[in-house]
This record gives sequence, structure tokens and C-alpha cells, in this order.
Amino acid sequence: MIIGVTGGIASGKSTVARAFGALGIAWVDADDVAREVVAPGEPALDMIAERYGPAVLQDDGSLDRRVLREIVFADPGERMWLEEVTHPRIRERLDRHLARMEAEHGPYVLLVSPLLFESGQSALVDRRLVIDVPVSVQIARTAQRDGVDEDQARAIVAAQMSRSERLARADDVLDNGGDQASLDAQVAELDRRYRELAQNAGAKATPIVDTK
Ligand SMILES: CC(C)(COP(=O)(O)OP(=O)(O)OC[C@H]1O[C@@H](n2cnc3c(N)ncnc32)[C@H](O)[C@@H]1O)[C@@H](O)C(=O)NCCC(=O)NCCS
Ligand SMILES: Nc1ncnc2c1ncn2[C@@H]1O[C@H](COP(=O)(O)OP(=O)(O)OP(=O)(O)O)[C@@H](O)[C@H]1O
Repeated sequence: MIIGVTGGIASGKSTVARAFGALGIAWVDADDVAREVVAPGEPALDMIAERYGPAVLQDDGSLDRRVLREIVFADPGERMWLEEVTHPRIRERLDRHLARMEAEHGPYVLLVSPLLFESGQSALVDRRLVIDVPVSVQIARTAQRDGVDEDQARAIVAAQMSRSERLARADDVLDNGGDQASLDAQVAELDRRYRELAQNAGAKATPIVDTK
């Protein structure tokens, strides 16, 4: 069983994943895979460099993420171009990672992704857990953690699905407006339910042999 964990920027997805990790659950992070597909030598990085020129590369040939971030969050057309180049590659790698993880780790695994619904990754998972916080909290935590100014944090939030649309697509919701203890308690309860669901799904998939 694969659980998709999603939420807007700085909603707390990585913090939630670590809390599941402390209970023995494995996860793959779409932001990490998004970095892999633009590593030096990858065709996507060549396409980005061709479109934006050397300013988008650092001296060692790797992507200057700050420069590209400023380009794509100032211009929706450029963001869409970047998504067309990266998202199919990200999805394909995630699919492979998840298949391997499901075979190696039980009873369920997590796909942690900011764009689960926007990028077609929702089709890779069995349930969708939305990490929910008010937009004002997202902006404050993004600015504090990433050192980006509030306008850019707002531009990133604006490029993502709205809070209400995301909640409408959720199977489960974790309210992350509280403290770490509240987050941990909600994760413990979700883990209990997911283990139960995974066990029932496994039982259904096992053919019952009639011994008579
Ligand atoms: C624009 C890039 C270079 C900025 O890199 P940077 O290191 O500053 O940010 P990072 O990759 O850690 O992303 C931080 C957060 O920004 C948000 N974000 C990133 N890309 C997008 C996007 N296309 N649309 C909306 N939000 C996005 C997410 O909440 C993400 O968690 C990078 O985010 C990127 O390559 N984005 C395109 C690939 C993508 O969509 N990744 C999202 C995960 S599938
Ligand atoms: N319940 C909480 N109380 C206070 N701070 C929190 C809480 N949950 C997360 N944070 C802090 O908010 C910031 C964002 O959390 P985190 O990095 O887990 O979010 P994310 O959704 O993974 O972000 P991104 O979308 O950028 O990958 C971090 O600095 C984290 O320590």
C-alpha cells in the first residue's frame, strides 16, 4: 500500500515523513527525485541550459536553483515549460522507486510530494494524506526556513493548488497548525489505521484455499 503525503510549500510534509519514519515507515521524497532528474549529465539539465543560457548553471556545471526559481515563479509559462520537461521524468523514477520500496519495506510506504495532485502522481498511490496549515503559516515558515522574501513565498503558494481544492481531494487530513506533539499524536493514529488497512488489503489479495 502506498500513501501519498502532500501539502503546499512548508506545510510540514518532511516533518510528518520523519515522524512516520520513527515508527519504521519508509518514504520517497519527490523533491529529492526532482533534483536527480536535473543532475549534471541528465537530458533535462541540457534542455534547461539551452533555454536559459549559462546564467542558469554554476561554475561546476550544476543547476543554479536560485536563478531558475526566480525565473519560473515570476512567469507561469516558463514554469509550465519546466514542468513539461521534468514531471514525466520525475513520475517515471518515482514509479520505479516505489515498486522497489513496496517489495522491500512493509507494511506500507509513503510518497511525499508537494505536487501530488498537480503532476499526475496521485495515480501512483492508494490513499492521499493532506498536511493542512493556513496560508499565513506557510508563508511565515517558508520565509523563515528558506530565507526567501514574502513576495516569492506568496508566488510559490500561488503556483500551487489552493488549500480548499487540496482538502477536497484528501482521503485523510493532518492538521499541522499545532505543535510537534500534536503532529506526532496524529501520525501515531494514522499509522495505526494504515497498518490495519494494509493488513486487510493483504488478506483480501490472498486467495482463500478451500481445504474440504
Ligand atoms: C524551481 C526549482 C529549480 C527551485 O529549486 P529550489 O531548490 O529553490 O526549491 P525545491 O526544489 O526544494 O522546491 C521547494 C518547494 O517549491 C515548490 N515547488 C517546486 N516546484 C514547483 C512547481 N513547479 N510548482 C509549484 N510549486 C513548486 C514545492 O513546494 C517544493 O517543495 C525546483 O523547485 C524545480 O526544479 N521545480 C520543478 C520540478 C518540480 O515541479 N518539483 C516539485 C516536486 S515534483
Ligand atoms: N508543527 C510544527 N510546528 C512548528 N514548526 C513546524 C511544524 N511542522 C513543521 N514545522 C517547520 O516548518 C518548516 C517547514 O516544514 P517542512 O520542511 O517539514 O515542510 P515541507 O512541507 O516538507 O516543505 P517543502 O514543501 O518546502 O518541502 C520547517 O522549518 C519545520 O521545522
